[in-house]
Amino acid sequence: MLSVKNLKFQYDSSTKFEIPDIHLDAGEELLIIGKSGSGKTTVLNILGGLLKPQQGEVKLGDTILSSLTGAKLDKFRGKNIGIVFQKPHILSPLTVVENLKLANFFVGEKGAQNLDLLKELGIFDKRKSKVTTLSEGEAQRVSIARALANHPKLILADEPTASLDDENAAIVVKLLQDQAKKFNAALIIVTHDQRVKDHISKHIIMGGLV
Ligand SMILES: Nc1ncnc2c1ncn2[C@@H]1O[C@H](COP(=O)(O)OP(=O)(O)OP(=O)(O)O)[C@@H](O)[C@H]1O
Repeated sequence: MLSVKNLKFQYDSSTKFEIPDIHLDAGEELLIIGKSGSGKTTVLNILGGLLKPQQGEVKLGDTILSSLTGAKLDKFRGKNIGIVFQKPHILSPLTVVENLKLANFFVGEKGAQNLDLLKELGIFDKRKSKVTTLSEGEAQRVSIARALANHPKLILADEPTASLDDENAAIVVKLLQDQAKKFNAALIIVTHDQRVKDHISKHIIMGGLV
């Protein structure tokens, strides 16, 4: 389902990354673990089609991401890849539901299951609230809901547990796992947080700059 081969990426001559090959089936989970600055966010952006590698390919289903550009890439990404960013990427002037609807709108989905999703993530009661009025934890769950709103085949989460205590870290990982299972999506969590290893056994380690 997801196949990542021979990836090489560099921002400039002093920041080069070699990225391990990845093969994940639908419904599988993977942890990419590495210390700060090792390139975890860079990898996540490549897997999510937000950065193009200088070498190698990321293939999701039958589609090689780097073969798409512009609006086609945006649409493919919006439909098939859900990214939970390290800092919630949600639009603050909008309500919770409007944020999900916007994600649906970009790919021509109706979002029939948005309210169910908000219930499962425990933020249904906040559906009409502007996101500026939410707590950090609630905003993070909206960010997860938004990433899942189009039932992506691949879910990517960047440091989803970084600022959470043990109990809430476990809850957020379980939310991501449950949602991934429900839609038979592949889940990749990128983190420096060793605690996540207790929940996801398959992992690769980012070695940092080469
Ligand atoms: N746009 C950029 N241009 C040049 N260098 C960059 C750029 N973005 C990141 N880097 C550098 O690439 C390296 C890896 O950054 P990245 O954010 O991928 O690491 P990370 O493992 O996610 O770190 P953290 O855990 O601290 O978020 C760092 O040395 C960073 O300074």
